[in-house]
Amino acid sequence: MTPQPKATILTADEVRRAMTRIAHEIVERNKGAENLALIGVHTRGIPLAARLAAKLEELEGVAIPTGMLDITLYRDDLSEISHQPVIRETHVPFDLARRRVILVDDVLYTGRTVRAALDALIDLGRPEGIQLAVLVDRGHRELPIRADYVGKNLPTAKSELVKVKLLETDGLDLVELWDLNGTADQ
Ligand SMILES: O=P(O)(O)OC[C@H]1O[C@H](OP(=O)(O)OP(=O)(O)O)[C@H](O)[C@@H]1O
Ligand SMILES: O=c1cc[nH]c(=O)[nH]1
Repeated sequence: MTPQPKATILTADEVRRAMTRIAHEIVERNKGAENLALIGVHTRGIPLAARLAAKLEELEGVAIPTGMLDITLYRDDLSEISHQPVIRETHVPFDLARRRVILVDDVLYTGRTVRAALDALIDLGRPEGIQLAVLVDRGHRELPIRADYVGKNLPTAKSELVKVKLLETDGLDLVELWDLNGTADQ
């Protein structure tokens, strides 16, 4: 069985519009962009956070501090995945105190990555609050976690995979739904 793409979920234009809408919702909910910070979760949360920062600066004229978070050491399955996990860069070059932090990721599924991200973040400081923005919420939560800003709510089966491709990491913007069961190889 080979995994097969079965549908396009978001085109490049739709990704752009979803991120623009989320930026507007962030401004609305926070009554502006003062004291916000954006933190992208590896891998694709990082370019998405940068896009939101650019959009918020365009909308509100405020430069938003932006950071990146690697959650590997905080995973609840760390002991099962590898003896030598690959650790990527965590870079949060500002004080979290009195900031409302918006965590950014591409896909929200079980919620375990976000749980780990919350622990990683709180080890770095005590923000005034933490909100969550995701491009796609595909359901199947295993923890009591929800997103504050969602580009696209997509009911899925567990046998499916949401593949987010971004210009910065993959050369194009596209969100696809894949069937992990695929079709029988000939
Ligand atoms: O809600 P969850 O079940 O935790 O799933 C969501 C996470 O899964 C993907 O990351 P992945 O672990 O594939 O790493 P990557 O983004 O670095 O490819 C995605 O980017 C989210 O971070
Ligand atoms: O479908 C999924 C589930 C977790 N992470 C993804 O990137 N896609």
